[in-house]
Amino acid sequence: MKLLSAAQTRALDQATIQAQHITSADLMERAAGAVTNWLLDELLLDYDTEIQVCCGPGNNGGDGLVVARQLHRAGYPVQLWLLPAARHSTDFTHQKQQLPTGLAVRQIAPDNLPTITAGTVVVDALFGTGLSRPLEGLAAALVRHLNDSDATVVAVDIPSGLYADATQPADSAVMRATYTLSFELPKLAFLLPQNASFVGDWRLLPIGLDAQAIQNMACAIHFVTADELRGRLPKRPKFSHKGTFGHALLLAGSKGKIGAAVLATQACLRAGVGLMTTRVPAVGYDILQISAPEAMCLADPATDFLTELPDLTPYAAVGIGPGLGQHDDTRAVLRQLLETAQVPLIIDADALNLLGAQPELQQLLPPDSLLTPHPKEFERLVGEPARDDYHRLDQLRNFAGRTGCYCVLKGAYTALAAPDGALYFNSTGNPGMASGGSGDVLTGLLLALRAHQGISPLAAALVGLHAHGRAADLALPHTGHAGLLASDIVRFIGPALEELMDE
Ligand SMILES: NC(=O)C1=CN([C@@H]2O[C@H](COP(=O)(O)OP(=O)(O)OC[C@H]3O[C@@H](n4cnc5c(N)ncnc54)[C@H](OP(=O)(O)O)[C@@H]3O)[C@@H](O)[C@H]2O)[C@@H](O)CC1
Ligand SMILES: Nc1ncnc2c1ncn2[C@@H]1O[C@H](COP(=O)(O)OP(=O)(O)O)[C@@H](O)[C@H]1O
Ligand SMILES: [K+]
Repeated sequence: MKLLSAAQTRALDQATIQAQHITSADLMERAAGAVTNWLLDELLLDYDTEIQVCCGPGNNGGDGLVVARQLHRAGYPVQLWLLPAARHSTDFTHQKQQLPTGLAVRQIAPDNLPTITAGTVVVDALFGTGLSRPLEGLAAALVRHLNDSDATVVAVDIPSGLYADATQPADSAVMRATYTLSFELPKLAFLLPQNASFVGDWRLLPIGLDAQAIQNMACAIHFVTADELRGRLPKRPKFSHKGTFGHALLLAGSKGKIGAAVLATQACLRAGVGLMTTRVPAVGYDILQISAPEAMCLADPATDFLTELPDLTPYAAVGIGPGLGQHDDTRAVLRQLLETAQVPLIIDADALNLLGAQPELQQLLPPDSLLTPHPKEFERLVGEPARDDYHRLDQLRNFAGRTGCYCVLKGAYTALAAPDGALYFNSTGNPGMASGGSGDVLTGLLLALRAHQGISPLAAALVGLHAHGRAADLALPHTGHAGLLASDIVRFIGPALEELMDE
């Protein structure tokens, strides 16, 4: 799915109206109808629920007017509130004229704000994608009034006051929605941790926006769904053998962190690699052989950390990082790997920290390498804290462009920046993954996919990120959020990948 800017959303609106020979009022009727249906079918409004619909002066307010009309006609006790404004959109004015006479119109004023009681549902139709500046005055007072209440707030399209694709000034008033109902496509703002308390639970409501127009829209930011990935992972041919799926090498572990090497190894095996060799310091040899008997193990001459790079000739891809530690000798192994590797590299955890501590090593990164930092590792990598989540995404895209590598930013909606500037957000996963070891599993999974010759670097990264979160989602009913361990993710990698395979 494309994540369109506010201007593109307006253009799509117009393209739909032209392509489908409808009026903007028809489209508004559809949009509002989808909101009304969601309120009735998903929120399960009953006839006793007090519903306050708050409308601004533009088309977002127009949507609110139609929702109020539809709910009123269906017999629900709606109270309709309008924000005074110097100008109103044409469609707002049109919809206001369609209001049934029995539906009272109340003007919002400093001394006349909606009264919220227990169970009140507020429909926030003040401002949508046409927001042009931070809220102030009466609009800000209303939003603060509602934020201080216990109302269930359902935001139409986007919480009022929230910019769709930029950070609003600090301390500006933004609605804290319980639910946000976005038309057809999500907005970039929904995917960023800084906006979680405004956006609440977000849902997409299809309203028949023109598919061809969406396809024609130039857009470098994507929210990746299972539908878009299905078929990107080749089915295993009948006469395949272990040589078909590549031989992966993992460099991982140090004393006390051999578990990271074990988890990444198990994940790589479960992701279908043909052959797997894991290089660990000598202290990890027995542990690895026992916990991952399908993998071969190469012990380093040193006991507690890696000091030597093995011969890379047999391997189709190399992963480095989980549990590695940051010893000087290990840094020399990383340098040697970067200087000599002729195959795809996956770089994670302490290998990223070593790259952050010695930025000159970053110039050695082979193009198309895949780096998998979480935000703190990413900050160390680029050597500069981000001002906010948007700035961090800019840093991510710059890093990918500068190095020619694919760079991940792990989180609830993990982002992937490609060297060509495109940005992809993963759509799977759950907060049960927020515990040690989940990232090590991702490294192993991605390593297997990069060792596979039949998958492009981009497809490997997208399929890997998706399957990682999906495996955790499949594990969830068996474990619950608190009980979800990294090893549970490993167990469901197979089924998660199977869902994406060619028929
Ligand atoms: N595209 C789609 O898919 C569909 C879109 N639809 C709906 O249309 C919505 C977009 O509508 P929209 O463009 O009319 O903008 P909207 O958000 O109502 O605000 C504009 C008004 O607010 C004003 N204003 C702005 N900022 C302000 C501020 N801080 N403080 C005070 N005033 C401020 C601004 O005035 P001005 O900036 O000119 O002073 C203008 O009057 C979209 O979110 C969705 O709900 C559906 O109906 C159909 C499908
Ligand atoms: N709230 C969340 N929702 C979805 N995925 C999450 C969430 N928290 C963490 N994850 C995922 O779990 C993994 C954690 O990786 P990382 O921080 O490297 O952990 P570790 O180093 O302990 O293995 C990442 O892939 C991240 O996207
Ligand atoms: K809104």
